Amino acid sequence: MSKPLGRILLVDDDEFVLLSVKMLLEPHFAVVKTLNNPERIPALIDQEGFDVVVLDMNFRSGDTTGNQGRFWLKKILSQHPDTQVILLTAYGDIQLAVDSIKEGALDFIVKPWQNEKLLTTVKTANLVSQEKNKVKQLRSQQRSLVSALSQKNEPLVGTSPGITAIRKTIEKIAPTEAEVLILGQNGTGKEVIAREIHEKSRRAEGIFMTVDVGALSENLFESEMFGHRKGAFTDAKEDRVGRFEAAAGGTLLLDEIGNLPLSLQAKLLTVLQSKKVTRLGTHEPIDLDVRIICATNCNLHAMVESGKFREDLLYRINTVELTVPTLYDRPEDIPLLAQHFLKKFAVKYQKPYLKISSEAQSQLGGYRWPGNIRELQHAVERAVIMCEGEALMPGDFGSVQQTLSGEFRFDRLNLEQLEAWAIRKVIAKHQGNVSHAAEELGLSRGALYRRMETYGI
Ligand SMILES: Nc1ncnc2c1ncn2[C@@H]1O[C@H](COP(=O)(O)OP(=O)(O)OP(=O)(O)O)[C@@H](O)[C@H]1O
Repeated sequence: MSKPLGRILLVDDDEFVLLSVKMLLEPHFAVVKTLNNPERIPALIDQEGFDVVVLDMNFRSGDTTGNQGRFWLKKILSQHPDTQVILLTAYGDIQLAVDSIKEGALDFIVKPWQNEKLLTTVKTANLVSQEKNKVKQLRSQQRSLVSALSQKNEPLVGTSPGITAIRKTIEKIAPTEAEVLILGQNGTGKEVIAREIHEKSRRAEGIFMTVDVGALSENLFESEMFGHRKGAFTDAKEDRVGRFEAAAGGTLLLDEIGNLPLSLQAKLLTVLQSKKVTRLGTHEPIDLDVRIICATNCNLHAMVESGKFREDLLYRINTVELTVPTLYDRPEDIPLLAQHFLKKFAVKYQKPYLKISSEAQSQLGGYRWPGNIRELQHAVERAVIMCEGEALMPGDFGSVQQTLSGEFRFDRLNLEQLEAWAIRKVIAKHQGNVSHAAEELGLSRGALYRRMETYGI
């Protein structure tokens, strides 16, 4: 049997009433709490969140005006308008109870109550609350999904050995549920590769969602990733579905994972290990049904050595590790990518006749591309906009053009640049395998990692 849903709060100054109603309701709901002092209602709802409050109308002995009940009813509804309130009223208070319904109470029960009637009324109120919650969650999920769906899927362009090796790895790992860590400089196409893995996986029909976890503040991280129940903290005005839940059935890319502070690394590790996530303000863990892919431009292995990244988290996320080569290390792909972007922007700017001149082509091949494919894409877009003829000329590429020739001519490189270049080349040759690269370079793994960190590789 599935666990009953519903959090019920009983408020009455009569301990006998509290005890007997609690015993009646307890088998039917997840939580039944009692309170004999109404002053504590707001704080308790803030802290724990309730679906239904069963509220006495009179608290001081001898007071039969019902004003206290109405006061607390208003207070509850002003702070938590979705909470369902049922009033407990004495026989003579019925007119008062009817007036309270106009003020927002869902129903009332006359003392002495019939157990059957009380139980049915609370069950109905709980159902109303659950349905309202569901609608809110769906709305919040819909917001995440709409933003994920509006991201376009770029094809993985490239025939260089580096990209060919990555394609082969994708074919092998996509059908599995293995955790993948994608390493590489900014703009090298880590997200494109993550999408490709998703598209080729059995989750392809599900959603692909990206979260820049490095950009989330400590406070935001938990509510954004795990979700929260209304009232879980001051700004939690309504229930919210976290990204782990919103991406259920699909793939979640945790981008910039290297920028996650150590305290949040611990929280993420707990979720990944338990494969469960608990919304803030709740105690009900939800099973994770997402494939996690992580990406970063940081050297996580070097960060582990310097104590900035948890080793246990690294080994949890890197069952398979892919290192995406820089554009500089796959010059064969530059003409293909340039053509790909030309096609895209020629349509966008209604210049379908445009070509790339051979002069521009060879200049593009000689540039260093520190911003990688993203920079190439922007350069081509600019050139398409600026071009007045039928072919893109070096002059159309603006600031890129000024450094196009010569930037990676060896006679302009100093010793450090030469060393960085050699390290990049050898790592790309060994498809990101640092041990093999270190061996070829005649360095220990540690020494190579230190140099990689120095050069931002
Ligand atoms: N192989 C590729 N084929 C076509 N377009 C690509 C390829 N790789 C990257 N791009 C394009 O280059 C841009 C940058 O790619 P992407 O966002 O995947 O890089 P990234 O490595 O995730 O960057 P960052 O580290 O800054 O998040 C995107 O517009 C993407 O569509």
